[in-house]
Amino acid sequence: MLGWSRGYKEMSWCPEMTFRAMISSISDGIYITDSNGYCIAHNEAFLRITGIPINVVDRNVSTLIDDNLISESATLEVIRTRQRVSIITVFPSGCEALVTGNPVFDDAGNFFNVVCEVRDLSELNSLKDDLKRSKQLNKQYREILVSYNPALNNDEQKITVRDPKMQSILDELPRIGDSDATVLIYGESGVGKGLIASLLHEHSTRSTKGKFIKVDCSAIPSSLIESELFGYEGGSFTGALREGKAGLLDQGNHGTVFLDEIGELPLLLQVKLLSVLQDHKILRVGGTTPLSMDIRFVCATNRNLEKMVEEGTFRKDLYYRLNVIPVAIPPLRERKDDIFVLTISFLNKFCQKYNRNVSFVPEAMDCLYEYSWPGNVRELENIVERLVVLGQSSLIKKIDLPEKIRRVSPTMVLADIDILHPNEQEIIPLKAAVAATERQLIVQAFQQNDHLGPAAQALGIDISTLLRKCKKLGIKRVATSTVEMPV
Ligand SMILES: Nc1ncnc2c1ncn2[C@@H]1O[C@H](COP(=O)(O)OP(=O)(O)OP(=O)(O)O)[C@@H](O)[C@H]1O
Repeated sequence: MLGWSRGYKEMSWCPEMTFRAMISSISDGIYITDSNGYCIAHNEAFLRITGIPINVVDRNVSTLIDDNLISESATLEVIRTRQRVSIITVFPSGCEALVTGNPVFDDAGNFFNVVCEVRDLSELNSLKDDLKRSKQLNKQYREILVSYNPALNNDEQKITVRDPKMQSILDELPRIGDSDATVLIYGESGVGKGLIASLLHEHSTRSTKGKFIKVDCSAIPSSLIESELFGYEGGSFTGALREGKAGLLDQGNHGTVFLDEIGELPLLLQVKLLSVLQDHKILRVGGTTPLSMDIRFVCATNRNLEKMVEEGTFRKDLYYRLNVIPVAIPPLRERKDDIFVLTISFLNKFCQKYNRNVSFVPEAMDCLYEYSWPGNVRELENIVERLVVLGQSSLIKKIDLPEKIRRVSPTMVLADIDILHPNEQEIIPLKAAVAATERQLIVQAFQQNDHLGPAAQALGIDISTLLRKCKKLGIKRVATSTVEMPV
């Protein structure tokens, strides 16, 4: 709605319709007064930006200050100084705006109007923030690329790391590889336990004498695991081959046997494995003569073996035998520095594989960085492969990412925490809890108060503190009656 004073409508120097169309098409707010500060016209943008809920046409600008609708006036300053004046102010809408008041003089040099332009700074500020963040990210990515060792990313070296904890594990590999001591690798599913185990083999002299054999203890039915591991003599059970069969441990002779998910090994087999570790001999199912074996065992688990020992589901003596060199691989969410280099490395791998040429825009990379990766490196690898295969254009944007990754932003993480109904077992980090509580209270204050002033008052803080907190918590724009959340 455009506001007009009757006197202004009748001016003959400019056709009213043209003038109306002109000022209503401007996206900045326009507010015009006479030389005494009485409003003679304004456009729609002025009402939208300021959020002033009353009719201001024919009202003197000083009454807006009296009614606490504005805190300061560029118009009054122009009237006082007869000069162009700029101020930055916050309106009841919550918009921070740059207001520039311009004095208008007639041909004889008489001062007769003030024309104010009101420019919403929130969009500008958010663009500035985005630009700053992009620059920071670019800098960060450039630093990572500079310090990134491409030697770790070629065909022979299948592992990509940047995180110092992972780097120190890699540094240890040659030394651990040299010894024959049993290694127990801990870590969540998909962190790279199998990969580290295979690298250990490659770093040892065993790689020249024997094979790397991977056994997934959780994937073999318990009725078959003994014959699969130890092999069997001919005719030792129904369905057995007449000539017998060598077991997986035979295949690993002089090499490395990687027992994945060792926590799933049945208790009976734990006893047999312990005797192999102690005597370096195996006895096939149905056999009577133990066979000497030269095997290096590397085991892995994502379970808490110590707890299993306490509960009696894992043998204590075997646990100590296995846990000679423990290696703990942190989950990806605890080594965020690796996310960028892994993404680039997987991107290169899958671009080559599918003959594509795609890259991530920084905003999409940012989302990958913020996501918590419950499936760890395997999940990241699968997602990058899917994006490369299904991507329609050469740029992977935020919108192309799976919903669960797209919707995670630092502010959403805070917003997701249900402070009022916390899980009994869950301890929420104090900083996140404070932020989430602040967020809830601010949203509530806006739901109950249409304007910034009363909302700030209800919260017992001043308007500038409220605006600062809105910005920090990602409560992007405060309209007169609603709070817009970040999307
Ligand atoms: N640092 C890394 N660099 C490159 N690829 C990695 C890295 N870590 C893991 N991967 C890849 O991620 C996938 C999962 O790794 P891996 O199978 O070793 O995990 P895991 O911890 O053994 O999982 P699970 O416990 O489920 O068996 C593999 O394709 C592996 O090559």
